[in-house]
Amino acid sequence: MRQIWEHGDQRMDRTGVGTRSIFGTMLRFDLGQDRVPLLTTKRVYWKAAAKEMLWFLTGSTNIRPLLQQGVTIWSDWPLKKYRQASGEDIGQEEFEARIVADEAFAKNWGDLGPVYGKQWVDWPTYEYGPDGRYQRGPGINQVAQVVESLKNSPGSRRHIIEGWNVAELDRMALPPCHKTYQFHVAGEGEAARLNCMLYQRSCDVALGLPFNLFGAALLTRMMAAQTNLLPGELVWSGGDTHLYLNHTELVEAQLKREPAGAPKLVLKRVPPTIFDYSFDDFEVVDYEPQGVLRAPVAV
Ligand SMILES: Nc1nc(=O)c2c([nH]1)NC[C@@H]1CN(c3ccc(C(=O)N[C@@H](CCC(=O)O)C(=O)O)cc3)CN21
Ligand SMILES: O=c1ccn([C@H]2C[C@H](O)[C@@H](COP(=O)(O)O)O2)c(=O)[nH]1
Repeated sequence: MRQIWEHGDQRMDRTGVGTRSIFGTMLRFDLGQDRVPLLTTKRVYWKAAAKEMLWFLTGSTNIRPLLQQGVTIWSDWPLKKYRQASGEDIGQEEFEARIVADEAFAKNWGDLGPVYGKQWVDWPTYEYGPDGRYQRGPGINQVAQVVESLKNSPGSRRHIIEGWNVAELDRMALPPCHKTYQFHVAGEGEAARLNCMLYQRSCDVALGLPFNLFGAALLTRMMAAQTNLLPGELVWSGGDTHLYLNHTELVEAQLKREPAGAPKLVLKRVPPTIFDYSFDDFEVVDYEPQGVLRAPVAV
């Protein structure tokens, strides 16, 4: 954060807010002994990040299941679209309440397009006929495939979950930020460990990164549990790694704080597949962060 704030390149960005940005960054975290990269210099709503990760795994791209669990981090985009289309000056809470109450309304207005969940578990395929015409084929479940490849060929260099479906970017509310997850098995037998590298093309360090790190750690832990591997290292790499100019207060407050403590993430159960986890399977212990710091989301 300090590096970006003091040395970043200041520029205007898509949202009109403006950022300071650096390019090509890396963070490494040891996930052994239940360690988890959860910021202690502000309270992070890890529960929302966990619910978001489980939502990706269901393949859903509608904000309704998130809102039913009180998670509002994806509301801004559908809300903006609805306001523009309807001309109605509806407030965020009222919009969210309508999505929850009215299934048909949610179907029309709560969908984000083929974002993460869709690409992860149902990447579209096409089957070509002899006449050159094509029709939809069965979707590809990348997550299930990586679980299988980790079990069957741990040494493979192809354990990848990819969100960047070039052909569908224009239908997504937001093209994926945490776009590529690659897994790697190190060591052998009882001591074999699962490493994960996440490449994030664009990163809102104040709001997005704390969620993305926790989410990636959680995904790695679920993957490791499902493949009988010990949690290894999480390597996070960032493309455009930025701070929004209207996050000044948060940044300055956070830079004055000292990190302290060692939170742990406990997975309480190993369900039959990676798609059978529920929120109650996760517990964070020894988390005593400093106070909440709020900042506006750039839409
Ligand atoms: N500009 C921007 N930054 C992001 O981090 C981001 C996007 N856009 N668009 C898509 C998703 C949504 N994500 C978000 C959106 C909002 C918060 C947020 O407001 N967090 C607050 C409160 C969280 C809560 O109340 O649950 C925080 O203090 O962390 C976090 C991540 C991450 N992504
Ligand atoms: O998981 C996420 C999702 C989004 N972000 C941030 C990164 C950028 O600030 C915006 C996306 O804008 P683009 O113009 O598409 O890059 O959202 C994040 O950090 N983490």
